Amino acid sequence: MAVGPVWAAAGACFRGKSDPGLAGMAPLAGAGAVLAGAVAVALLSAALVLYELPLDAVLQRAFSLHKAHSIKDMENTLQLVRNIIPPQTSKKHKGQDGRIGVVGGCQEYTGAPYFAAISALKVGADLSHVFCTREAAPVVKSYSPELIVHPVLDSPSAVHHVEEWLPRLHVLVVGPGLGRDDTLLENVKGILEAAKARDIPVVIDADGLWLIARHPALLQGYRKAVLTPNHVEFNRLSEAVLRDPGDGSDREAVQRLSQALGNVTVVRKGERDVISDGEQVLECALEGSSRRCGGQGDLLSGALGVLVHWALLAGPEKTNGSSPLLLAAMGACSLTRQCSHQAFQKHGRSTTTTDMIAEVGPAFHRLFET
Ligand SMILES: NC(=O)C1=CN([C@@H]2O[C@H](COP(=O)(O)OP(=O)(O)OC[C@H]3O[C@@H](n4cnc5c(N)ncnc54)[C@H](OP(=O)(O)O)[C@@H]3O)[C@@H](O)[C@H]2O)[C@@H](O)CC1
Ligand SMILES: Nc1ncnc2c1ncn2[C@@H]1O[C@H](COP(=O)(O)OP(=O)(O)OP(=O)(O)O)[C@@H](O)[C@H]1O
Ligand SMILES: [Mg+2]
Repeated sequence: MAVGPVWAAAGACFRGKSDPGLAGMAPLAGAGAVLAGAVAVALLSAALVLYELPLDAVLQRAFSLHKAHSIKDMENTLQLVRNIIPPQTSKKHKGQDGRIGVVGGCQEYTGAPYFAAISALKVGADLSHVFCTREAAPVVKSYSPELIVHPVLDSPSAVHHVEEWLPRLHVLVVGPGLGRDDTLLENVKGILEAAKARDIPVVIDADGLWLIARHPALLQGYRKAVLTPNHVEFNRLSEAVLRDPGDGSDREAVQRLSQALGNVTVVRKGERDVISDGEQVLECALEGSSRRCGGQGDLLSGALGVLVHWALLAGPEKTNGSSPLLLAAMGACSLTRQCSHQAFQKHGRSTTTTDMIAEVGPAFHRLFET
């Protein structure tokens, strides 16, 4: 569907009913053209022709619910996300666009590390590794021949095994399907220390966040860490780190947690995703779906792993001085919600995370390549 010009020029609020409504992707500083009224009307007309939407609905979404400046801010932010995506050229070798390691996968949970690792590949990483327990490995391998699976996490020399791979990895995603076994968590502590010692960025999700709630010092002040808590995980972390999380808006709560952890980036997932590095706060409320099947957060964490690598590689001229990790987080949240939206359009109630993963390519293209 030819949505490019409408989207690129005017923001997704002008898009039709099979497309996302964007709201609350507020604000990153940056320049951008203010839409002239006449141009907006012309684009709205184009949207109407393309999607046969009632005029009222388009106007309400475009102007009543979302102020013009927030559309502009959102467009500016997504433009910066687009800037960090490395060009695809014939000059690159395998691995350059990302070698991601997922630390997780145990007897109970094999889907979560698979979702994270395959999502990283689908976003554009070249190689995706899973470091899981011995029992989980053949199961995870059997889901996909594209994943490289290491059955080491419950071994007494787990840290050593993973350390051997660290020089060849760009980012670690720690936690999907890890479980809460004390021996495993102890190994993951060692792996995190080793990653930090090599300055390797880490995305911490799921049971990785359980570990951080018990040992916040593990990541204190590590600026290359992104935490991706859901509602329950966020509350658990806040209780552990702040003791008295206090009152206040979601935005303040996320900013406070980030600050208390020494400005690690926090992505609080929910009806709106709130993202902060302790200094800035962004929100992503791109329309996803009302489907809440398990695994969507795993998709997000794997996608984020790749985007973190790309954002850190891009350099300040591409990010316009904005925090690379904030941009990466905004990219991953937008992408996950867009996948959810597109999958739900096709599958409705029966949508599962596998359906969302099938949408990663088209959703990425629609958000970032048109
Ligand atoms: N296919 C797989 O292999 C998958 C494996 N996964 C892996 O599972 C492991 C545990 O992760 P987890 O997220 O299920 O955490 P956990 O602390 O057990 O919380 C569960 C309870 O918290 C609640 N709750 C949750 N969200 C809430 C909300 N927004 N708002 C309010 N309440 C909310 C809710 O409680 P209830 O409604 O039952 O009272 C729910 O039952 C981890 O390794 C993860 O990666 C998943 O990734 C999925 C796919
Ligand atoms: N109420 C909601 N409305 C719309 N989108 C939501 C809602 N809650 C979560 N999401 C989106 O779903 C995705 C996953 O968030 P969620 O809170 O389900 O993570 P999670 O619980 O860690 O998932 P997982 O099952 O993988 O562990 C995110 O992109 C988030 O924006
Ligand atoms: Mg989760």
